[in-house]
Amino acid sequence: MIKVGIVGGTGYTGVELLRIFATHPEARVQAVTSRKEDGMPVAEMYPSLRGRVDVAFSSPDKARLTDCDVVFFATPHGVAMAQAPELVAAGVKVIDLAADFRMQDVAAFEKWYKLPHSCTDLLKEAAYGLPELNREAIRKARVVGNPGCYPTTMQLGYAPLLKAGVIDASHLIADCKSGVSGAGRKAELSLLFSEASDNFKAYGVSGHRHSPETIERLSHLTSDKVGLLFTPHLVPMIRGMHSTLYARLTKEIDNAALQALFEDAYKDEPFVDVLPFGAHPETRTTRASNMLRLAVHRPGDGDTVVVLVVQDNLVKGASGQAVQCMNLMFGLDETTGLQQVPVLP
Ligand SMILES: NC(=O)C1=CN([C@@H]2O[C@H](COP(=O)(O)OP(=O)(O)OC[C@H]3O[C@@H](n4cnc5c(N)ncnc54)[C@H](OP(=O)(O)O)[C@@H]3O)[C@@H](O)[C@H]2O)C=CC1
Ligand SMILES: CC(=O)N[C@@H](CCC(=O)OP(=O)(O)O)C(=O)O
Repeated sequence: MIKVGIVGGTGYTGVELLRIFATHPEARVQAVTSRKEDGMPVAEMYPSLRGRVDVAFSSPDKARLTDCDVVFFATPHGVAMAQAPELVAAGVKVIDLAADFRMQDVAAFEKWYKLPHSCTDLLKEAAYGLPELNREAIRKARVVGNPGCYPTTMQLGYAPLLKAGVIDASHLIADCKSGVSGAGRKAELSLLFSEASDNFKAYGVSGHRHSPETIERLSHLTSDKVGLLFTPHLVPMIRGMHSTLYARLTKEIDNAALQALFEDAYKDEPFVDVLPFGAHPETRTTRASNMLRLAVHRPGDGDTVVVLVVQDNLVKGASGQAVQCMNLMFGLDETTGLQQVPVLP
């Protein structure tokens, strides 16, 4: 059994990790932290886990994280980089759901996250945790930087087109929507029911920290310079993310060949479902599962390709992806504990 520690177990991605580990056959959560809920049984705070999770939260200073085999950080940016060196020195693998180990460009990290990076040595060896595009590095990694939720959809949607060299990489446009759980379980005015429900708005139009992350990673897939216009929106759903990705075709390619690029790229991927050409994926077809679904369109058979991508931001966009990485790091079948069927309606 893999001994798991979770730092930040009271938040949305933390409780999602607890839910996934409740049925993971090869791993057991032995420590889960909360600064405020020291001693509180997890199942008391989250009755959905009654009878399935029997640990209690403990304050981070009491949790014996160095006794774990792997520690997940489901915490704000900056927490993992402060604790990772001690854990790695003790032989513990680290998976950070925040951004501390995502970007190799330290200056860009410091600019966008407004934090000095205190752990650049480990950052250099960290693997970016998107298995479909970085599987071999994840298998060998001691530290994984799990991707942001929007960047997962943008990378998996654009990757087949960039690798095939059929689009203008310098002018990608990503119009993305997230459910409110994407902002975490914090008390904030804009996240109140009466503010976020029956409402729909864009944010971060002039710049969002997921742009530099996505551009850095997409640049590994093409020798062309990548340019990205990314606009996130908050939609009145709890879970779910829908990204509409646009790109200008630069090569003659028919629709069947376009579709084949995606089917070939993802034919062996357990968590990427390529729908028939022209389909309209719905967020609810991924809810509470690690599945990402996408569909390719070409309006009017013109020179713009549109890729629609949906996922559950808390699962493939965060905790499920992190467990997928853990499975790889420990030599397990990648799908272990991640076979949940989406909940519909
Ligand atoms: N929500 C989403 O869809 C996604 C989130 N992420 C990233 O995952 C991380 C967690 O997100 P999410 O679960 O939504 O966040 P939440 O705000 O819901 O939870 C944050 C958790 O971190 C704990 N925490 C806060 N500060 C500290 C600290 N200084 N030391 C230790 N623990 C701390 C809190 O627990 P307590 O106060 O009890 O100690 C809480 O359990 C974030 O970095 C987020 O950006 C990534 C992809 C998607
Ligand atoms: C709806 C919403 O607010 N979403 C968050 C993204 C969540 C996430 O994946 O971001 P990080 O891990 O990079 O913080 C946002 O736009 O800030």
